[in-house]
Amino acid sequence: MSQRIAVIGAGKMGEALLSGMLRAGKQPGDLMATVRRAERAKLLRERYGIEIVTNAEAAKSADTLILAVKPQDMEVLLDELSPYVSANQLIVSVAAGITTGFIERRLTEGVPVVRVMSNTPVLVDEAMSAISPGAHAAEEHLRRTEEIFKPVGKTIRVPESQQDAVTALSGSGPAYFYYLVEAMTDAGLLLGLPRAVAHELVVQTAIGAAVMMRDSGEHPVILREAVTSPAGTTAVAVKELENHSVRAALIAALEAARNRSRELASGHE
Ligand SMILES: NC(=O)C1=CN([C@@H]2O[C@H](COP(=O)(O)OP(=O)(O)OC[C@H]3O[C@@H](n4cnc5c(N)ncnc54)[C@H](O)[C@@H]3O)[C@@H](O)[C@H]2O)C=CC1
Ligand SMILES: O=C(O)[C@@H]1CCC=N1
Repeated sequence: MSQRIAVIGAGKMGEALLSGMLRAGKQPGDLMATVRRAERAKLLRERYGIEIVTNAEAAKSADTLILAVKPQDMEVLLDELSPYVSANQLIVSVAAGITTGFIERRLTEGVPVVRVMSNTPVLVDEAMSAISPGAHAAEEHLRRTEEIFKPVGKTIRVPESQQDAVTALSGSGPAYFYYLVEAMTDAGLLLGLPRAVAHELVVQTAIGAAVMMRDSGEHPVILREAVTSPAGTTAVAVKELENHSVRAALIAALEAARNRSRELASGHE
């Protein structure tokens, strides 16, 4: 019998993981999910053919529980799960800020817990997922976690002390790129381009730049230099970005996100 995996709190992130596991070859019978609302249960059942169960049922029968509720809902959820969870199950948490220690303290002694920070490109198999073991997680548990996340993108192992920085960088990261696309599209409009044209230009440029960064292995400075002609258009544009402290703004934004991730944890201790 193959390992059964339950997604506890199948919202945006949980659903993305369910669909990724199905695309990667898991059978609907290997998966189950829990949700709060009946309409959501119906939708997930119809869309994926998986069983929607209660949290207690999932905790009793699944080998791996993926906790995908908001950090603020984690404490109540763990109280609900703890009577049923045993040390031969694996708990994988994708919640921002919540430490493995926080989870371990609320469950039976010895339960292996793995913390993962992934991101929404899980939906297109291009996620970046950073994985950290808790006190009782062994190599086998990290491998089982990687089996879930590798088919939907890249995985990396990091010490848990780095997870707040990871959350700021790659967890929230897609939002910064979307923000940039939004701002560039608006700028295109200001320059007189129709919105649809500006949008298409910006999105394809983002894809082209991203693929070049991934496939060439070149440092971004080298790639930027190749675009920047002497006394040309790019040089004056980058000068304006520097004048407006865009680099400093990014550092401040990431520091704020890292600090918020820390707060999400401490708010629960
Ligand atoms: N959205 C994102 O880009 C990322 C989110 N995360 C983390 O993933 C987690 C989920 O985030 P989203 O999917 O965006 O939130 P969401 O609100 O879409 O999903 C959470 C789901 O959990 C359900 N839920 C809450 N308490 C429950 C309970 N006791 N039993 C069963 N279901 C319950 C809610 O009804 C909701 O459907 C968060 O902890 C977040 O920090 C991590 C990386 C990226
Ligand atoms: O904004 C958040 O708190 C979550 C965690 C990383 C991305 N989204």
